[in-house]
Amino acid sequence: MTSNPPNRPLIEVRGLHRYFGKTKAVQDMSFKVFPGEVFGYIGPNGAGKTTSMRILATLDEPTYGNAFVDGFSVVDDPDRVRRRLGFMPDYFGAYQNVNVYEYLDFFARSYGLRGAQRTGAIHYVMDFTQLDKLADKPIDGLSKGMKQRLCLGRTMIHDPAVLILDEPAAGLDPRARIELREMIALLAKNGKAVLISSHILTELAEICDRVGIIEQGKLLAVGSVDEISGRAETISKVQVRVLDGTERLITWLTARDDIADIVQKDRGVAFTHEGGPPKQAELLKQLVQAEFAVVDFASKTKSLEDVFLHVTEGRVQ
Ligand SMILES: Nc1ncnc2c1ncn2[C@@H]1O[C@H](COP(=O)(O)OP(=O)(O)OP(=O)(O)O)[C@@H](O)[C@H]1O
Repeated sequence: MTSNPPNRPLIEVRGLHRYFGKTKAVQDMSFKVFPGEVFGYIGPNGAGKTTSMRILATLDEPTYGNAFVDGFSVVDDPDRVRRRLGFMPDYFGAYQNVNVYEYLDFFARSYGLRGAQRTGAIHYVMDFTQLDKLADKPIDGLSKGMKQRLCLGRTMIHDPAVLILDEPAAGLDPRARIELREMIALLAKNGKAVLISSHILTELAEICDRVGIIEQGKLLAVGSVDEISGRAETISKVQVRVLDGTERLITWLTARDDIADIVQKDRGVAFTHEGGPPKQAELLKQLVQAEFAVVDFASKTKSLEDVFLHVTEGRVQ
């Protein structure tokens, strides 16, 4: 558990920039993550997720700007940051002739844990990640899901207040993903601040309190999934089927300013409509008043994928 008051961020990224030659991998990024919060980083390949996470983990330095972990600067105070932060990279190195216990013991020693404190930490982590029955198993014989658990275990061995997890669910089967989600939720419940990246958007929707949509090194939107969806929800996909008079319906829809992209589809008419649910209710009322025999009126709420495409317009660096 962290002693940080809830209104003080455990992660604060302030005007962060990182350039590699002409490539602006991170551009003026700012956000905060509070104790007990899971913040999701959504972005396509090359968006700048790993670069900014590596800066937070003190593995790289910003070109301009700063980032703070539990109030300590990654630039000026990297040692204090490292003690408060666990970083799970998006790869698992090859380790031969090392078993689960030895692997965790190695990282516990690296963090300076001694004696009963070290064995206590290893057993706590093995219990949390349910690896206790596999203590003697060589790690190169573990499944992908088990390796991810072990990697998470290693990340939390020194009980950091902040966890930075780069694509932790990549390559996991659905069951392993659910288990990972449960572990992350539990870490947040224990007061940790968790920053997690993914380009599998639906995966983050359920687990994150807030998400940041990142693209070409810039944070384009930050908020809860509902807030960001709400912002993009001003244009909806609607499909209408009438008993007869499809041609008249198309003419009627074409005359309106708030409707576009009209296509005849599955014996009905599909189009995009400006406005959220109240405007769609009004549209349905007007259709009935115009004496269309409406047998089907379906509007599709945007999925997180739609929201993402809407916000980023699919630009990739
Ligand atoms: N060490 C480096 N040298 C040069 N360019 C780099 C370096 N590291 C990252 N980049 C570039 O910075 C940009 C951001 O890369 P980054 O790895 O942060 O993206 P990402 O969002 O993590 O992508 P992915 O989902 O593919 O891991 C890319 O254009 C990448 O090629």
